[in-house]
Amino acid sequence: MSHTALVSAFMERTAAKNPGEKEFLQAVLEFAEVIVPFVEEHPVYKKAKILERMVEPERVVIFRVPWLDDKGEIQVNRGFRIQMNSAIGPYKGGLRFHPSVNLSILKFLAFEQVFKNSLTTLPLGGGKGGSDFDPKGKSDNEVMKFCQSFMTELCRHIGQFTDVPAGDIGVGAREIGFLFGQYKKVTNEFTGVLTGKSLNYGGSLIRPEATGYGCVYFSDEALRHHGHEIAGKTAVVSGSGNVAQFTTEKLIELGAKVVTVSDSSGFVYDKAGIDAEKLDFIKDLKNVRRGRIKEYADKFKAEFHESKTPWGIKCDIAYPCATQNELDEDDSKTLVKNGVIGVFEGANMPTTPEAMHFLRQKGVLFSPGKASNAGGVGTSGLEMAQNSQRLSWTRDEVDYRLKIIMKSIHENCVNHGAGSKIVDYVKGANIAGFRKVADAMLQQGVV
Ligand SMILES: NC(=O)C1=CN([C@@H]2O[C@H](COP(=O)(O)OP(=O)(O)OC[C@H]3O[C@@H](n4cnc5c(N)ncnc54)[C@H](OP(=O)(O)O)[C@@H]3O)[C@@H](O)[C@H]2O)C=CC1
Ligand SMILES: O=C(O)CCC(=O)C(=O)O
Repeated sequence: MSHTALVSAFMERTAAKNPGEKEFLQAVLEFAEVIVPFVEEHPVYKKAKILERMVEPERVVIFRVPWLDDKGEIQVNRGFRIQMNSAIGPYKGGLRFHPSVNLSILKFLAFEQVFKNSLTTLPLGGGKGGSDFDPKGKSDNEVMKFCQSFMTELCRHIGQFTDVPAGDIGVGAREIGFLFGQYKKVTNEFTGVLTGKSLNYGGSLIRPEATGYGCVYFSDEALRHHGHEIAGKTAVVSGSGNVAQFTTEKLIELGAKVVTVSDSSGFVYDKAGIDAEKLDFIKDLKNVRRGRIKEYADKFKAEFHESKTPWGIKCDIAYPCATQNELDEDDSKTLVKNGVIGVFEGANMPTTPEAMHFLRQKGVLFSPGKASNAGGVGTSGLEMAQNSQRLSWTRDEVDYRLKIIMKSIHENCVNHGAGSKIVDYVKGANIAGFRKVADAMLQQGVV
């Protein structure tokens, strides 16, 4: 059978077992397109049915989350934790609170997390969780009530040696604080069971910055490897949350001009470029006042494009940092027409498969999130190490280690994805991420 036929057959079996899970199947397909041919060349993995085992979560927990809102009314949400693969370490991955959350989205995130965590070089398995709870428009008291109810159930399934959640969309320092407080109260244990904690109770310096900084460090490696540099480039960034803020910060520091940020209501185009002072405004707007990005356009006389994504703005480098499938085929064509050199995913799976194929076919440097956004979970791994040592490393120490992690992910991608003209980062990241997990699974037997 041809590789294409083998991939189709594998996807048919996977789809039959996971009906309607379109995001999960999308993530598996991206992986299978690279790994099915690789497994054909390495029959040891085929015989052990490694791929078939990898697409089956080790455990899925789904639970009811009842809580009382400020009016005294009962609200009911659904909670999830997907414990995908623990071959190389305890399950590790964020929690997402967003109304769109469902089993398919969390399974895609958990699946990608397994290979991302493997790439970090640290002993971290893969998981993901969350809820369809929407923190937007809720009071601090309501968010706390929800987090307490969520953790009252979740705490039975996690632990510092079992499963260590962190933040993701809708889960930042505030939510992690409430979740940690409840875990401690219910279990009567003070352990590093969550990462992304505040510095006051065991958090790590640089963890808030790590996903965005790491993404820019990775893109810096990729650009330099191909004879370019960040300084002087025009960058388009989507999102204005954690990842977008610190991607923007590092890009500015390295001499790029960042001209856009966005949220789910639209994007702002600031021709003059976002500087440190304007970025401080965004951080306050999004992290403290929890307002809409249009306020940036009003304050700094920038353009606001309602209900639009920023990919039509001419740029050299693009960083999708908001959410899955936010950059489609038409966007990729516009980016190429406008001369883009590189697209570096800060978010998880922000690029649709068609867009990804088009960009790669046109010779654009393209890094999948599992490689370029791995700095966040990598630094979570560093937070776990500090918690175990009962020590706090300096900012420079953590930043130095983050740079080493991103450099080594880049090298690993080059080793497994070197092409005649440019590095195929999708191939490189998937093979490198797969091998470590697959070999550990082989060594541990049929479990
Ligand atoms: N935080 C981390 O350490 C890591 C995060 N990631 C990934 O990065 C991405 C962003 O996460 P993070 O910055 O932490 O999350 P935040 O909640 O801090 O920010 C999310 C941003 O994306 C926007 N957004 C969310 N959903 C949509 C949507 N459906 N359409 C348009 N915009 C949307 C939000 O706008 P609005 O406020 O209007 O909803 C907001 O600007 C996600 O894909 C996440 O999985 C990956 C690795 C680590
Ligand atoms: O820091 C972590 O544990 C998880 C980060 C995350 O959710 C991700 O990498 O997508």
